[in-house]
Amino acid sequence: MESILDLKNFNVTYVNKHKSVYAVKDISFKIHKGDSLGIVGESGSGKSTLAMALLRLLPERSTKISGVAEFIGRDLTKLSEEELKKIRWNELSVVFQKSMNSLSPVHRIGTQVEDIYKVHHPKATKKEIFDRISSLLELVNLSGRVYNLYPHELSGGMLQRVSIAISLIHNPKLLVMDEATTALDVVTQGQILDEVLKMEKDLDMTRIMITHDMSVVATSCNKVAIMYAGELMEIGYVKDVLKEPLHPYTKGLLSSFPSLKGDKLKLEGIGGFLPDLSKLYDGCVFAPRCKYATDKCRRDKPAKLEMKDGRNLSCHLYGGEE
Ligand SMILES: Nc1ncnc2c1ncn2[C@@H]1O[C@H](COP(=O)(O)OP(=O)(O)OP(=O)(O)O)[C@@H](O)[C@H]1O
Repeated sequence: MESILDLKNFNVTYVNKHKSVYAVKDISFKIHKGDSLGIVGESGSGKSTLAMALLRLLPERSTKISGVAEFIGRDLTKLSEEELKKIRWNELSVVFQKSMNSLSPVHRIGTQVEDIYKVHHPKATKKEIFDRISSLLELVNLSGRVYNLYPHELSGGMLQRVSIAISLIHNPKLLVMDEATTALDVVTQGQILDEVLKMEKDLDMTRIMITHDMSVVATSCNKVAIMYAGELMEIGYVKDVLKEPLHPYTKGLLSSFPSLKGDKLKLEGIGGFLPDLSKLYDGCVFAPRCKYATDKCRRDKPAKLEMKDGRNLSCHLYGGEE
């Protein structure tokens, strides 16, 4: 299977005058063509930092990135700004929660989308551009009427659909959605997710979905990565991880979400707080909040374990020595 993104020992540190914040630490995983990877973890666990660093959208002066991020054979961390410009939108695209706010209020939707299309297709004819944009609007279930409207004439859900349409304008190989549907009501969110799933099949696309919402992962992803304090706790197929979580943090996270089906269970949550990310810790970063933690967990970093179902895990409870 073709590898789309291969992260090896990827680190992101915010550096300012007074301190360093170790926001992403030693993350390694691989995703293949057609995968849809949900990245979950509580607020501040480094999900957005990871996505922004992959897209090289963080200011170089105040961030330090190390490790390898191989995107279809090219290391994103090593590309020049010129090379990145060619890849962004074209092959690697992103939709943020607030993407819709970047639309200009004084230009019609169609004109704005046309301008973006022309950046990579300067020689396209009027008809080509119109056809491409009309088909994109259709893909995200917006009527052709939207072409001539201004942003203030659309609802939040419609605007976010426009942002998704723009992100798909050049058929990217990898689409990163960072809380892209979080601000929308559940019905609109559900509709957009259904459309994204359909599009993915049509366009042969791979997706990374950053979210707080486990139900979004359950319904729209085949793989899930659980992050905590900048580190990867567990990654595997959704069908395995959600059914039988192994890492105590994953277990805690799952028991913090209510289930719509099945018996009413008491939501447990996880006691304590995220650690201070400006410090580096010995041992497992989750140990202070883990009810199973032993002296070994507090002392030694857990090894990265590969389980039988293709799952990767960082936890002393399942063995392994560094
Ligand atoms: N520019 C910055 N300078 C210093 N630290 C930062 C900066 N941006 C983010 N951080 C810190 O990096 C850590 C990770 O933040 P990040 O936004 O990536 O987490 P997240 O998991 O995406 O959170 P959320 O779900 O709330 O968006 C946090 O501790 C945050 O305070």
